[in-house]
Amino acid sequence: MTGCVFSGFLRNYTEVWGLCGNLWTPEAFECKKTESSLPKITMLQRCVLRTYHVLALVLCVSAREDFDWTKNEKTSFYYSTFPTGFSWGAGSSAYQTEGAWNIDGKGMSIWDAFTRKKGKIFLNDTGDTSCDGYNKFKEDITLMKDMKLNHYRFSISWPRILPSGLKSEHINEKGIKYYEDLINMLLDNKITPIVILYHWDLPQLLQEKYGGWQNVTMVNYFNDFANLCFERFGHKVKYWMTFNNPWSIAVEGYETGEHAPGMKLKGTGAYKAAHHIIKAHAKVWHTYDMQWRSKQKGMVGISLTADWGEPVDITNQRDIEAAERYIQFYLGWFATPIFNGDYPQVMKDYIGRKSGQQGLGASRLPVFSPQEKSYIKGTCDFLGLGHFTTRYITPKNYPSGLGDSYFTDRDLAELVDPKWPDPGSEWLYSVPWGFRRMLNFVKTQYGNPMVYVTENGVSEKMVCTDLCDDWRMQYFKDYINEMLKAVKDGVNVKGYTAWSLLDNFEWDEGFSERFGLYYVDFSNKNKPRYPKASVQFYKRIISSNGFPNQREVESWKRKAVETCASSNQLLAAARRKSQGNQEKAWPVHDEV
Ligand SMILES: CCCCCCCCCCCCC/C=C/[C@@H](O)[C@@H](N)CO[C@@H]1O[C@H](CO)[C@H](O)[C@H](O)[C@H]1O
Repeated sequence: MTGCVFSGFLRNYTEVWGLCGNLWTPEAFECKKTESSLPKITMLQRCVLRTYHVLALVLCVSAREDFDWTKNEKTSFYYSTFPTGFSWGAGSSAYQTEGAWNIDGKGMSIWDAFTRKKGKIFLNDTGDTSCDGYNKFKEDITLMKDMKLNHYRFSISWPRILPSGLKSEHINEKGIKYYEDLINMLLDNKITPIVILYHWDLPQLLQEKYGGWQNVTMVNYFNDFANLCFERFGHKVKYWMTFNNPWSIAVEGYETGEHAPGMKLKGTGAYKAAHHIIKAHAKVWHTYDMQWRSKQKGMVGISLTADWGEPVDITNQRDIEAAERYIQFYLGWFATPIFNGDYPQVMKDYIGRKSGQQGLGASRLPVFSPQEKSYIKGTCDFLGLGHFTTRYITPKNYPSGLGDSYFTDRDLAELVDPKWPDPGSEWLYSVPWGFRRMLNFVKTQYGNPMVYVTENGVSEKMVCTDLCDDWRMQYFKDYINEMLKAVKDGVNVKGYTAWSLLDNFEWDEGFSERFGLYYVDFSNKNKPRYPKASVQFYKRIISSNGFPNQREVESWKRKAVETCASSNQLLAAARRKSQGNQEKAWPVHDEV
């Protein structure tokens, strides 16, 4: 370990702005970071940060030793292949990709409503049209086929098939038909559909009438929706997941309010939402188990996204405990009830104690009854795991004046190493070895469940139209290699999903952060797709089922970069042509 820097949630002011300059095609493009997305910190904050840098360096320097099997191999590359039958895929979600927000009878979702409020989304972007996946899914399946994907992970928009949210009110057959066509065409092309029932787009009417996931009635409404999906699509879909990344639904939707529905119920909202989500998940699993499993022979899991937390000083017990807390408040919050029957003890202890200190009669963390615990325990046929990044963790007490919140309940600070590459989103540093640790944690904590990696990838943080995405190839190469090491460790990983197939609507960041293997020209109403170099690179990983030998793997990047220069030219030419045809300038979010 070489030293780490306090970032908290203020961005490190020595931020590196990415790698586009190395692979520049000056003739075609210009690569800029917009002013408004730069971190804004005062001189006082800089001083505080500098003090933290020094403190953190002292802590980190004391932890030079490698200490275990995962760390000893963290820099070495492992040449080998995945077990036969390992499934390779790419992902999307309904709101981020489909567009067609009010077409063919679709109802409004909380994201349709949230993006209409000024100032919530970067540049006030919306997912109204996004990639137009609703109309272009056939073209997208051709891209998947070309990559030889084994599976495609996508979500069903609840309000597209139940416009008011309620099955008893109206079923939108046009919405059902869209998903039937998508599923049929995937299967015709030998691509397995892996379907998420809820990727954040709650019907708006359920938010307005009941307060969304703050209300326990969502459990039954969600179960009705899921049951309808099993009934209509279950003879073709064998891999279901109830929720995608419930941590974000709870924390960003009901605690910080950065995501829809934008509620800021600090210290209670996230816990309550999560409680109802866990109950809803369990109910849907039981519905499948009782009514559909014997006929349809599929599986139901949940997709949990979490970062890895590494102790700043691995010889310091308090750092070790803080890192454990970080993970338990993240992954364990959802995984422990589902695999082991109740919330992690450390969450019960910390939130209970703090609630007592605040003079509350009961913990802000809701309680499962004994019946609920046994009902929830074991409701997971496989675990979907989303993983992007890692933090160093050390204990930190927050003054009570800050008020109660999920973040202060944990009593910890998050740190990052300035040497970690951070080409994309502000929160996303490339730390491949954290992925292996996370997978091993899942194995030991939850009885080595079957795991499908449901999200892993990296974005471009700049307003940047370079298709030669060297940093993304490096990220995939290193993260997938750590997953391969985890398979060697005995973790039961069965499949991997690159996030994402296409650039798409990145929630509160609008279209300013691009995660796609394919570049989407959002400024063109036809939303054309262009392959980035990482498409070629990922294709080679898929066709080799891993990393067969050094000589071959080392040639992949070079070969991929050979093709992306021509894609860059194509895109530039298309834009010039389109610019010539239009008087209007490009939208600000996509300057060239
Ligand atoms: C006292 C302490 C102060 C606390 C300050 C609060 C600040 C909170 C900020 C939280 C930010 C978390 C950002 C992390 C996000 C990722 O885990 C999340 N984006 C992963 O979800 C998936 O991301 C994909 C790419 O971003 C994709 O968008 C997908 O749909 C998501 O499921």
